[in-house]
Amino acid sequence: MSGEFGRIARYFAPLASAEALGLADDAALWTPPAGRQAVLTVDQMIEGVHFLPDDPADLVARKLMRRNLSDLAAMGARAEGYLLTTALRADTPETWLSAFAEGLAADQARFGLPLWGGDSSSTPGPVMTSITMIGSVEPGAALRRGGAVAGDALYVTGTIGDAALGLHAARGEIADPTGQFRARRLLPEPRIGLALAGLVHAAIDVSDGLVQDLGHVCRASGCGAVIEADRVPLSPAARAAGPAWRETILTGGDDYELLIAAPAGSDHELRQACAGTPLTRIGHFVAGAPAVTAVDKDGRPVTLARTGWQHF
Ligand SMILES: Nc1ncnc2c1ncn2[C@@H]1O[C@H](COP(=O)(O)OP(=O)(O)OP(=O)(O)O)[C@@H](O)[C@H]1O
Ligand SMILES: Cc1ncc(C[n+]2csc(CCOP(=O)(O)O)c2C)c(N)n1
Ligand SMILES: [Mg+2]
Ligand SMILES: [Mg+2]
Ligand SMILES: [Mg+2]
Repeated sequence: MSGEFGRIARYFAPLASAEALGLADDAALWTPPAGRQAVLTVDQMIEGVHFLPDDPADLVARKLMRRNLSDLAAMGARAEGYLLTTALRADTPETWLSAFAEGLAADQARFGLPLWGGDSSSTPGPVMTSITMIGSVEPGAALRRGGAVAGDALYVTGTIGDAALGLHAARGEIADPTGQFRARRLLPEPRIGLALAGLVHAAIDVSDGLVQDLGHVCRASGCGAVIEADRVPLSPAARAAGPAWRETILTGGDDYELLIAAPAGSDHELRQACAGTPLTRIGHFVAGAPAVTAVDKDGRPVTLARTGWQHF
């Protein structure tokens, strides 16, 4: 069978679990794990906006999957399954779809979650795809953006800036001799599975830019934050890029690291909870207006012309 339903049967049915009813009914049937609260999130990948036309399709799929996993990680939730939409052009080669499905299969195996359903459509314009991810959490254990208080320490996982530098590398604006920037742009590493419940006051994942996403935590929490810019963890390649790229690093986004507000004095416990995941203290929360300020190592303000990514 070819056409829309042939593509569903060939590429998506092998990814589906029993909840998907063979991808042959009107909706999926899922029984939530007893006593757990459902956590729902959705993100899109649009050609020209979230990925470049020549990006490998398997990595487009995996980045889409991981952007959703990152939002579940930011909520302290475990992924259970996902719904997928695709809008392809009539001239999108079948090899694009087969590679896309291979990427989904690879990350389904890596993260242990099934496809539950979706929708296939066409577009006269850029390729568009989205995932709605369903997760679960112990009731009351979800991490929220709104719990930071003045005096809390501010932490970030991993390193910041490589993916944004990867976009500039793709445009030929910065060298990428090790391929580190390209790799981080194409394939983020969601910080799933950290045992943060009961330990941290607030969390968010960094998708739009460190400064902007920290601003969301500040507004939700009703306090300010200070970033010690020189403490922000950088890969060796990003460090080598030099100070001219500092604003891009702090505001470029696509990092999919976690920003965490934790009580001062919980450092040891927090590091134990994050065993194996790099964690750096980069600042603290302060009383007052929900403003984010960045300072250098002498305490002088670092001025930034923007805070992060916004769609027009
Ligand atoms: N079109 C929309 N309809 C309903 N709610 C929306 C819409 N767009 C965003 N939201 C809601 O607004 C909030 C912020 O969304 P946003 O997409 O910025 O978060 P995010 O997924 O963490 O970030 P990113 O999209 O950069 O990964 C979320 O609670 C989200 O559910
Ligand atoms: C081709 C191309 N141009 C720009 C970017 C950067 N970018 C696009 S959307 C976004 C924020 C998160 O998205 P959203 O808020 O829509 O979930 C970022 C950092 C990219 N990845 N690819
Ligand atoms: Mg998101
Ligand atoms: Mg979003
Ligand atoms: Mg998020």
